[in-house]
Amino acid sequence: MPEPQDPSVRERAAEQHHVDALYTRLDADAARLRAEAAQILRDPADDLREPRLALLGRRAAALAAAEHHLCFGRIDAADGATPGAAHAALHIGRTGITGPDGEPLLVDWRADAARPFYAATPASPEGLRRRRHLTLDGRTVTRVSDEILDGSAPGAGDVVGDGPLAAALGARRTGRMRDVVATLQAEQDAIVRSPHRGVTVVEGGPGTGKTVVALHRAAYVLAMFDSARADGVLVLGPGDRFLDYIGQVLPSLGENDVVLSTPTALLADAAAPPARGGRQRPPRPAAVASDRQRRRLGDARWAARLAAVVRASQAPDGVALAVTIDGDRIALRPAELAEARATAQASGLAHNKAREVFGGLVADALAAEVEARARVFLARMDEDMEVLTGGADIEGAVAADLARLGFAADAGGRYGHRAAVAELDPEALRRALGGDPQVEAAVDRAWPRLTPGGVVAQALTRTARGGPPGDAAAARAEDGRRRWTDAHLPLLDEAAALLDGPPERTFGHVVVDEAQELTPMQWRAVLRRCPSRSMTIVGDLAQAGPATGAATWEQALGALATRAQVRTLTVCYRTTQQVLAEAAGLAERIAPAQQRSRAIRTGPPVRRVGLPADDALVQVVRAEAVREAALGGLVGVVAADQAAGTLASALGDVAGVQVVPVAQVRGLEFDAAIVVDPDQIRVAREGGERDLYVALTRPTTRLVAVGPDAAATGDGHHDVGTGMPS
Ligand SMILES: Nc1ncnc2c1ncn2[C@@H]1O[C@H](COP(=O)(O)OP(=O)(O)OP(=O)(O)O)[C@@H](O)[C@H]1O
Repeated sequence: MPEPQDPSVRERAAEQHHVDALYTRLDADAARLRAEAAQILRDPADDLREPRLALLGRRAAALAAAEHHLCFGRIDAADGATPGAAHAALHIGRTGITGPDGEPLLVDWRADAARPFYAATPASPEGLRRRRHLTLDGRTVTRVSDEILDGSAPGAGDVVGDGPLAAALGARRTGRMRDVVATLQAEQDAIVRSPHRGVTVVEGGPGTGKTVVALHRAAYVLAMFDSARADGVLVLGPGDRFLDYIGQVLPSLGENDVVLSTPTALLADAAAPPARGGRQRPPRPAAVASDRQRRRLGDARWAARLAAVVRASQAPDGVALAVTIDGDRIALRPAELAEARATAQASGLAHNKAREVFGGLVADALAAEVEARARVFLARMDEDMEVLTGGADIEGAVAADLARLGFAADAGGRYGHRAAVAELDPEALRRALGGDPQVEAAVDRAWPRLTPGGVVAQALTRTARGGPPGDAAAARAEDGRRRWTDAHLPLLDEAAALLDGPPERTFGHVVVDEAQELTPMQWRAVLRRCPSRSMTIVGDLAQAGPATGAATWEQALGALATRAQVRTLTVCYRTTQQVLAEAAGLAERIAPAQQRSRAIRTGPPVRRVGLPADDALVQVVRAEAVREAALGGLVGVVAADQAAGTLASALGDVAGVQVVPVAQVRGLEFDAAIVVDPDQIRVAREGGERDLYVALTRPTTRLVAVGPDAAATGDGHHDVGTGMPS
C-alpha cells in the first residue's frame, strides 16, 4: 500500500501501531494479575490470602484506570536523545509500561523522565524539539497534534495544530471534574512535581486550576513520597457536593486509596463512638451551626481555654486526698500532692493517661505513709514490751518456743513482730493500694477522668459565666444536655487530644482544598492528623466564606505559614475574559493586594436580566434556565442560601439545570451560571461580597445575572461589560 501523503494520517497510523503495542502489554499485565488472583484463591490455607488479594485488586484497579486514554503524549529530543533517557522519543501516559527487554514503551506521567513533557516551553525547551499530544477514542488514536519547541521548522513528520488545551477548556461540563494529566500546564506541573516535602500553599484566583493542582499533587505524592504511600493521603474539601464533583479525578489517575473527606466528616468520624472498651470519644453533632457560631467557635483561643479547663482539674491546690485504712485517716500533704501533680503533668501525657501516673504516685505516697505509721506502731510496741517485761528477751524466748513448735523463721531468722517489721513490703502495699476502690475514688476526686464533651461543656459554661471551672460531674451532666453542632467538632477533637492523646488515624500527606474556609480550630484538628507536616494547601482568601476572615495566609495558618512555600497560579483556565472583567470590581474591593489572574479564553458578553414590575423572580429565572439549557451544557442557578430551597422547588426539574445555594458553590463550575439576585447574595450574610465573587466566577462560558435592580435599566435584557450592581 502506498504511504499516505497527509502527515496527520501517516503519523496517526504510526502512533496507532505503538498504542496497540501498549494495550497488548496492558492486557497481558491484567491477565497476569487475574491468574495470580486465581492461584491465591485456589489455596485456602494461605494465611496472607486477604492482603494479597487486596494488593492484586488495587493493582488491577490501577490498570483498569489506565485503560482510558492510556497514552497521551510523546516527547522528542532536539539532539536525538531525550534528556534523562537513552531514547530519542518517549511516550508519556498514565502508567509505566516496559517492553520485553526492559525498554520503556510508556513512561508514567509522574516519572522524572516525563517532566519535560510538562515543563518545556518555546522559551525554555528543556532539550526537546517536539511535544506531541495524542487523543484517543477508546483504543484508537484519533488525533495527533505537535508543538515545535526549539524554533526549528516543522518537518514532514510534524502535525502542527491547535493544542489539546483549547479543546479541554472548551469541552462541555458534566458536573464531574476530569483529570487534566494530558494538559497540565508548566506552572501547575511545577507545583505538582515539587520535591518539597513540607507545606506548599497554592493560591490563585478563581479557575486557575488550584483544585486540579491539588488532586494531581496527591497522585504524584502518593507515587513518589514513601511516607505518603505508607501512611496514606487525605484530601479535604469544603462539602459533600464538592467531593462529589472531584470524586472521579483520583480514581482516573489510578489512585483509589486516597481518603476524601470534609473537615466536618473527618472529625465526626473520629468522634464516632468506638467499639466497647475503646477510648471515649466526643459525641456526634446533632445540628449545623450558624455562620456566627462557626466563626466564634473557630477562634484559636479556644485551644488555650480547653487546656486550662483540663489543667484546672488536675489536683488543683486546695483539693484534699485522703483515705481511711484500718480506721486510720491517711491524707497526702499538700506538698506531696503538688509534687505528684507536677510529675504527672511533666510526663507530657494526655490527661487521662497522665492520671495513671498521678494515681501511681498517690498510691506510692499513701503506701509510704502507711509503712511509716506501721514502723512507728511496731517500734512503740517494742518499747511497750520492754517496759512490761523489764528488758527480758521475750522475743528470743518466743522465737525459741515457736521454733520448738515447728514454726519457721523468716529468711533473716526472725519471728513475731520483728518479722512483721521486716515483712512490711512497700511494693505489695503499693500494689494493694493502687487497686483499692477507696484510693481509686480519692484519685478520681483529685484528678477525674474527663470526657471531651465534659471539657468542652465546661469551657463554654466558664466562658459564658466568666467564672472558675465547674466540677466534672456538672460538666458531664451539661454535656448530656447540650446540642452539639458541627462547629463544636474541632473543640471536641481538641479536647479528645488533650484527654487521650493524638488521633489514631494520621496521614503521610494532607491536601486541603478551598483552604480559606478552615477556621483556626479546624486547622489544629487537621494538623494533628498530619504529624509529618507534609501538606498541600490550596485556596483563595478572596473567596473565603463568613466563618473565616483571614486576609493573609499568615493569619489563616499561623506558625505553619512561616515554613510554607507559597506558589501563585496566574492563568484562569475556567472562565472567560468577559466574566473576569465583570467580577474585577468586586475582586478589587475584596482583595486589593491580590494579583489578578489572566483569562485565556473569551466568550459572550455577560447578560443582566431585570425584573419587570409584575414578573415574579421564579418565572424569570425559569425562563433563563430553560434558555441557557437549550444552548447546551450544564447550567447552575446560584442563589442566596435562604432563597435557594424555595427556588429549587418552584423551578422543578429542568434538564441540565442545578440550583445551588451560594454557600455550597465554592469550587464548582458550570457552562452557564445564572446568579439570582446578586444584591441579596451580597447582603444575605457577612462576607456576602465574597460569596457574590464566588458565584460570578463559576461559569466556563456564559454568565447571567437576574435581579430586581436591573429592572431600572429599562428593557431588562441587555449586555453589560462593567461591574455588577453596587
Ligand atoms: N491544565 C489544564 N488543562 C485542562 N483544564 C484545566 C487545566 N487547569 C485547569 N483546568 C480546568 O479549569 C477549571 C478550573 O480549575 P479548578 O477548579 O482547579 O480551579 P480553582 O483554581 O480550584 O478554582 P476555584 O478557586 O474557583 O475553586 C476546571 O474545569 C479545570 O479542569
